[in-house]
Amino acid sequence: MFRILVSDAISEEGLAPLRKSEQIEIVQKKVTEVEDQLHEFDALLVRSATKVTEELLSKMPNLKIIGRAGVGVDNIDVEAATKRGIVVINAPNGNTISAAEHTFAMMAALVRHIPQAHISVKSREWNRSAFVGTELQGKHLGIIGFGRIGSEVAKRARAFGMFVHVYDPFLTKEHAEKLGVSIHTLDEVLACSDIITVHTPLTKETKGLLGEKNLAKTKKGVYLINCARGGIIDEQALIPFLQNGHVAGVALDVFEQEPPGDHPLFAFDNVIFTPHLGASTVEAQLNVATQVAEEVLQFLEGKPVTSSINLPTLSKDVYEKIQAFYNLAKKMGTIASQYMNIPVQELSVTYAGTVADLETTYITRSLLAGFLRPRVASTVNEVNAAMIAKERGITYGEKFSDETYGYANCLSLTVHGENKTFTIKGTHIPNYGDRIVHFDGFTIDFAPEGHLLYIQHQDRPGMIGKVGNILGEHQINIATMQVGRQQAGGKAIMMLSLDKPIDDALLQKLTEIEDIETVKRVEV
Ligand SMILES: NC(=O)c1ccc[n+]([C@@H]2O[C@H](COP(=O)([O-])OP(=O)(O)OC[C@H]3O[C@@H](n4cnc5c(N)ncnc54)[C@H](O)[C@@H]3O)[C@@H](O)[C@H]2O)c1
Ligand SMILES: O=C(O)[C@H](O)COP(=O)(O)O
Repeated sequence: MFRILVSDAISEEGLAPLRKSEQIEIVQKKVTEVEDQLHEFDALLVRSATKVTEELLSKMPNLKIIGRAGVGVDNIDVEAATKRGIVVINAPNGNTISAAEHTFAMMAALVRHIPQAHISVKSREWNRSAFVGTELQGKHLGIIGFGRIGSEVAKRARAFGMFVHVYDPFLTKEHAEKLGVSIHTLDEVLACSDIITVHTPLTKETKGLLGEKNLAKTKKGVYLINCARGGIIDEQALIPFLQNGHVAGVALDVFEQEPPGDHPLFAFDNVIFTPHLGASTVEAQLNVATQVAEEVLQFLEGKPVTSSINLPTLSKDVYEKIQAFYNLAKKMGTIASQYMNIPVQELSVTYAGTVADLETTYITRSLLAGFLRPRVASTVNEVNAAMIAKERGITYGEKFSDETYGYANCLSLTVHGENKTFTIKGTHIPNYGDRIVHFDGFTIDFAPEGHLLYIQHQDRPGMIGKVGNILGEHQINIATMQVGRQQAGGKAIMMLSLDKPIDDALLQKLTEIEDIETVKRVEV
């Protein structure tokens, strides 16, 4: 049974996929109302109101996934979540149109003084001359941040007969041309625009982007809009520019502090506000809630998510293709880690055959997580595996090769430790399963599953019998056994799969058999 905490207002209809599952219990409460139960939740669904801080995460040791029903994740400490192996997902395009339309509504309201006129009429005034506006047609619109929302705003602006000028340092010239806009420097956009709208995420670079210095570079009489994130336009810095009339008006949907309390900008009649309504439409809320609910359900069913902030993205199609290798890689990592139970510096993964054409990043992360799991006390998974490897000084890399050793596909892992290097090779055979076909210099063929016992010995008659007798005496049943040797009478190995694990005393007893060199237990 999984418990999901939904701590912000999320569309009830959108939660339907989760409600259908008998394995899921949904609790719709604010974090503060369930302080004593936080440790029980497996998933957390939020919008922008809940602040998912490191402190909150420390109270939720069972948390596996955070779903943001919306775009911005600046209310989530993604780094802290990643360290804890918690997947963070969002709904990147579910509210794009709503946010773009809201921006446009704000633009029209701003230049035609609609909110002020509305208040005036309701106050029984009829003051037509006080609210003379300006047309949008023929005006120059500066768009800072040209992603999903910025480009939808541009489409609407062109339909209104506006000239669009874009600043986005990450937009290529080719992509901009495809979208029918030309890229400019920030200074050019600031200097030529009658109206400027920001559509970037809030980052270290964009915080205060429109502050005192850049506001001074804008045209006199400029209108400004922020429907992205509070703080991209520095609220305090606006005050002198509004007082001296340099800025003709401002529309804010978002604030540095939400709710803003008694804000100094409330004193200006030419500043209009909405309470973070960009995504507040029935359509957007249904879209974002459905997207995250479906993803969370997928994840809790043990399938990788397709749109994550802290994992490589994976479509359903790609996932289906890599799933088998993802599982094989994890098992190979786990086996290698237990077999090489010494400090290691480097893992090198080689992909050959059909697997080499797939999305290997995800497979490698799975292998890394499998390798680290027996070594670290904390949760380790695809989310934090790379971070944990780095912390432990373990580097890893991928290679590609044509050598498949006669199989359709082959994954090869080489682990470099202090004084020892170990290689394991595996293959996935459709409708048959995973096989390990090479183990530390020996050709072999075993299924990487269950309680494995690895024995390296001298190739002498009777070795199998001796091992079998001791295990039998201790009521340990051998499920399967594979043997391999380099040459007759030389070094040989046995890989046994047992019905139950063996304890340390039995391990020691096996080690004492004459001509046995190494005995290792491996749990997969
Ligand atoms: N008001 C709302 O309710 C509402 C609704 C949806 C989204 N948003 C916010 O709108 C913003 C944009 O959302 P989106 O879906 O278009 O995101 P997006 O990722 O598609 O686009 C963001 C763009 O900003 C650009 N960018 C990043 N750093 C920049 C910088 N320093 N200068 C200029 N451009 C920069 C990126 O290259 C990208 O093209 C986000 O902050 C999001 O949270 C607000
Ligand atoms: O980033 C977003 O998706 C928007 O700001 C919407 O935020 P909300 O879900 O709190 O309305």
